[in-house]
Amino acid sequence: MSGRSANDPQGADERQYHIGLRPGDVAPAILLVGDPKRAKRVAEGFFDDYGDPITEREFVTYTGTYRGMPMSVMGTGMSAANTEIAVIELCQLFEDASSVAIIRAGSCGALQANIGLGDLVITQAAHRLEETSLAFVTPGYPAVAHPEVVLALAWACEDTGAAHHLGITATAAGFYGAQGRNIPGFPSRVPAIEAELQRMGISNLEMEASTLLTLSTLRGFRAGAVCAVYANRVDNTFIADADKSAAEKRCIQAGLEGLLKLSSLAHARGDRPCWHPGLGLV
Ligand SMILES: O=P(O)(O)O[C@H]1O[C@H](CO)[C@@H](O)[C@H]1O
Ligand SMILES: O=c1cc[nH]c(=O)[nH]1
Repeated sequence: MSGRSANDPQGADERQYHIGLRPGDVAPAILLVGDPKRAKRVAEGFFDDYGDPITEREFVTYTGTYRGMPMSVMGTGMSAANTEIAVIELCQLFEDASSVAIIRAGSCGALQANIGLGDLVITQAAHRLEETSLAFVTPGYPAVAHPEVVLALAWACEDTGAAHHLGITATAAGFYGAQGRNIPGFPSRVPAIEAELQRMGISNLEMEASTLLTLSTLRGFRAGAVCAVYANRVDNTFIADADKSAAEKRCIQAGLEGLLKLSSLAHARGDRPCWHPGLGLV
């Protein structure tokens, strides 16, 4: 007998079962990335300093500081299912969820002709095409980014000179069939999804944002997403390997700067429900 609960199988030392972290291991400002190697690139290329990574299964977490502010970056692997585990277990590490801010810095496919390869898309809200969030909320429930996170990310993109767009993101349950891609031998059952999402004015497609945003509203932490455009589905183009690293760097920078700016908005807001321009900045 291990003494663990089947419902919540964290260890006696409060180490979370899948992500391998204990309270105190992470900062409340967290960047979530799909690619575990991107997490390493964030720590090595952007943090002032950081400790040894904590790795469990495909989840890898680095904690350090970015421009003096304590931050963590976690590579979650791909998918809504992985995101659900990462977010729920991360939240278990904090008594006060309102102190937590999570920004996803990912990659995506653009659905509109004016969104170029390498541009950034800031998610205002997400269309829940994945199934994971259905285990928590009804189908019509909105997956919305926190307004301060949207502002902070737009501000960060302005400051860093990154071409960016604000829009609605569609979060799919997979990369191929679920995003209407047709690979020989694997015809998508929903090949019209791309045209339908375009017609609805949706900006981009990826695989994690709506899960993060749904869970953030349920639990009461601030969250948002910014993604670099790797594919454009309108003209069927994919970013060149030579341009991918720069696009990823712009996205990471926007996410990290966004977390910094979010903290100054929160400081100026104090106990009020939301920052507004009359509050100025600290
Ligand atoms: O680059 P990341 O963050 O993994 O995000 C996108 O890339 C993966 C698909 O290639 C999916 O996880 C999708 O959401
Ligand atoms: O088209 C794309 C590109 C990156 N990530 C996705 O999920 N879709």
